[in-house]
Amino acid sequence: MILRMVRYLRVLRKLKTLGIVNVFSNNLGDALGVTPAVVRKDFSQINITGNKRGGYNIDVLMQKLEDQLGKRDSKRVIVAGCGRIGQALMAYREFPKEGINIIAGFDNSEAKIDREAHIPILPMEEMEEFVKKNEIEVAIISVPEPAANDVFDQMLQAGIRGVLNFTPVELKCQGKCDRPNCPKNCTVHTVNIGLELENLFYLINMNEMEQVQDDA
Ligand SMILES: NC(=O)c1ccc[n+]([C@@H]2O[C@H](COP(=O)([O-])OP(=O)(O)OC[C@H]3O[C@@H](n4cnc5c(N)ncnc54)[C@H](O)[C@@H]3O)[C@@H](O)[C@H]2O)c1
Repeated sequence: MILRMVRYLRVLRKLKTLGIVNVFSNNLGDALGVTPAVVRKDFSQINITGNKRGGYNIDVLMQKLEDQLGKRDSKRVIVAGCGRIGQALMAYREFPKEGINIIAGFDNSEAKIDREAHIPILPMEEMEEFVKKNEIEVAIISVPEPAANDVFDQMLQAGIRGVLNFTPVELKCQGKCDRPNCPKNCTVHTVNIGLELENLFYLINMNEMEQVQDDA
């Protein structure tokens, strides 16, 4: 449901830029691939009610969803490891439109440091102070595999509470790890495109096998 709320918000932002004022549950359901009943149930769970004729007012809906998701005006994020993946993320222009702002990158290679860049790339030694000073809660890790744990430790030390991990390393936390500095409140989400692709191939194979069985 939380993921759906994030997706509702994205759709609403787009509709708002098109000048649309009200939206109906079937519009949102179509956009998300769920039934209008699911949309209404999601909204009723967070005390949002529409009316049959006018639907939901987009501004009110966005405000309530943002309140519910605990969103600040902008969600500020840092990146550790400004190589191919890190810089691709930093260059992605759609994030600010979604309220996500990567405000700095950090790297341990002198060659990558660029304080004057639109999104500055700073030395790793400055990460902790930067995080504390700017009250950053979420960080992306896109360093090489061997550096992942060390960078994660530095993030925990700095007070980061949510990590999007691009490395293949399993970064344990949420109170389940044995790190001496574990704040027990850092959530890690790992992105593994290889696994996603393998899963797709598996599903295609399954579909083909089912097709062969149906044809037999
Ligand atoms: N999640 C996925 O599906 C997926 C796909 C491809 C790659 N990856 C992983 O993403 C990570 C980054 O890949 P890439 O191709 O961008 O690598 P890259 O080599 O292009 O970039 C890594 C960057 O990290 C910096 N770095 C190295 N050690 C560091 C440290 N201790 N602290 C801070 N910065 C450090 C390097 O200077 C470099 O700028 C790798 O772990 C890779 O395995 C994940």
